[in-house]
Amino acid sequence: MAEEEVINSDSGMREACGVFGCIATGDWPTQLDVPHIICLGLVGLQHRGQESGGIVTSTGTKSSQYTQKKGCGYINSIFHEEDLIKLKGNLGIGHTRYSTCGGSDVSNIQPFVVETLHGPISVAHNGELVNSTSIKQKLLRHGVGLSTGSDSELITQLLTHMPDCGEPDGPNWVGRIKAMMKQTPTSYSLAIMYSDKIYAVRDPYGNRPLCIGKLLTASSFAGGSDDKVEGQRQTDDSCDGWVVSSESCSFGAIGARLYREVLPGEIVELSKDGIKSKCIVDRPESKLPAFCIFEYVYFARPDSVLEGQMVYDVRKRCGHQLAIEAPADADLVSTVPESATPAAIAYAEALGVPYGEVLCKNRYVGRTFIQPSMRLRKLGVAKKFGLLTGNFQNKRVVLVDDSIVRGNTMKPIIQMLKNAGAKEVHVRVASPPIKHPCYMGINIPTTEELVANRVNFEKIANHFGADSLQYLSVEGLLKATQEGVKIDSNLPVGHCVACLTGSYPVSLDW
Ligand SMILES: O=P(O)(O)OC[C@H]1O[C@H](OP(=O)(O)OP(=O)(O)O)[C@H](O)[C@@H]1O
Ligand SMILES: NC(=O)CC[C@H](N)C(=O)O
Repeated sequence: MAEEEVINSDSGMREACGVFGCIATGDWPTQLDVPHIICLGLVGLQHRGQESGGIVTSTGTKSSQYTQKKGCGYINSIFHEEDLIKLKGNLGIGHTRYSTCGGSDVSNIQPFVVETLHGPISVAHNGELVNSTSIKQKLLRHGVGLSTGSDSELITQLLTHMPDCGEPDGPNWVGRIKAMMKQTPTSYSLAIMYSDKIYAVRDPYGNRPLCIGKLLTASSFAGGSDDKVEGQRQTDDSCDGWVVSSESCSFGAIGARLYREVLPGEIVELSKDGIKSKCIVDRPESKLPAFCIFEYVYFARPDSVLEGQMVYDVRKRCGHQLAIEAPADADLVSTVPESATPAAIAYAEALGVPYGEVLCKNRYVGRTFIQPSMRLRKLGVAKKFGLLTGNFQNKRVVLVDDSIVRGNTMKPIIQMLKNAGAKEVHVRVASPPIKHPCYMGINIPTTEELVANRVNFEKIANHFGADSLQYLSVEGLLKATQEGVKIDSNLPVGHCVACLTGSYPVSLDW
């Protein structure tokens, strides 16, 4: 591939979307500022999607119209004070998007809202349906008209169908959600709003994260009790409401505490009276969960808790394991900020080599950046990183990155460091080579575009201009991830490593 084409392409991975929902407890109309909470929750999930966002709220009566606002860009640029005032409601859901299925059009912005036999529903989706083509055909054959290119619309439309068991006693939303889940195995974490309830749903493989938080009253988050009560419907006075979020990192800013993660296949109902686990849809026998390993490597924020463990801790263990598998003789260990930083710190600690920063990241450049002209495209990395030259001149540097996808980032960084006086640059990657596309919610490009497939493996260090380059093994990554998992010991543990091994959790039959 020509140099120009490589630099021109986008930076490889796109983040998964973020979904968020909030429902007030106590008397309605609530005093709780539901739209502000959702907005702040989405800002906390901004690292998962920087393309567009939306919020839909409701007063929670069957006949009530939903109020919504959607737009392109970052959450803070879409929602202003006057929008949030108009969004007043007792419950609502929100979304921040990075497209994986369907273009970056305004029509694909979530949450979706459709009218059903029982009134409007709204859906926010993180993930990507592995069988979206066949679901789309099925819906079209049934005469369902589609107005977007998004797989999230397919989920929304599937939910408008009455389940086979019928609805003799009125709307059967759990039946409808279960019927939808039977038709598509993965990948989805959803917030679904209907009437006075929100349903938090995770696909049976648990491919994308989803968790529930408890909104604490002002007196209890000022140091009150963390009265964790498991069980069926659950109410208590120390709680202003409930939230559902892709990641727990969004909870601190809204005075919420992580209550628990939604289990793979689980449907949890959030209402003004509390939360209730409605059912768990099983995977086919013998199949393990397939939680995306790249949530740990790159996507999730380090202060989020996934499978009972802090993402930061997993990244540190990856760095430690990397030091065991691929030590290097050097004067300084450093990071390609930001996702790689915990791994770099642990790598340095394990080898007893000083850790220091060599790159200063411009915090106003997003995780992926769009270059509007050839000149700026070529300056892509320079636009993102400044050099802390005094820290590395005449030194042998180990540069730790969390992942290499197309290799756009690494090559110019090494060049910059060497031009500025680094004696040697050794690259260590805290994940294995990415060799296979992802069809489950991460926009990892085609096989041919991945640098691990384009360049002869023996010569990859040379390709980047590095003095050496080594990756963490798949076994090492799984060990570092799984040894800290803290979930119910009766539940199986399993991670999707399809982008590393080509072994997908479900057969790809399209
Ligand atoms: O091989 P490539 O195709 O260049 O992609 C890999 C790079 O992209 C990511 O950084 P990003 O700036 O997106 O996020 P971060 O700030 O969280 O590290 C990742 O951490 C790697 O540095
Ligand atoms: N990254 C995501 O989770 C995107 C959700 C959905 N597939 C979309 O493209 O809108």
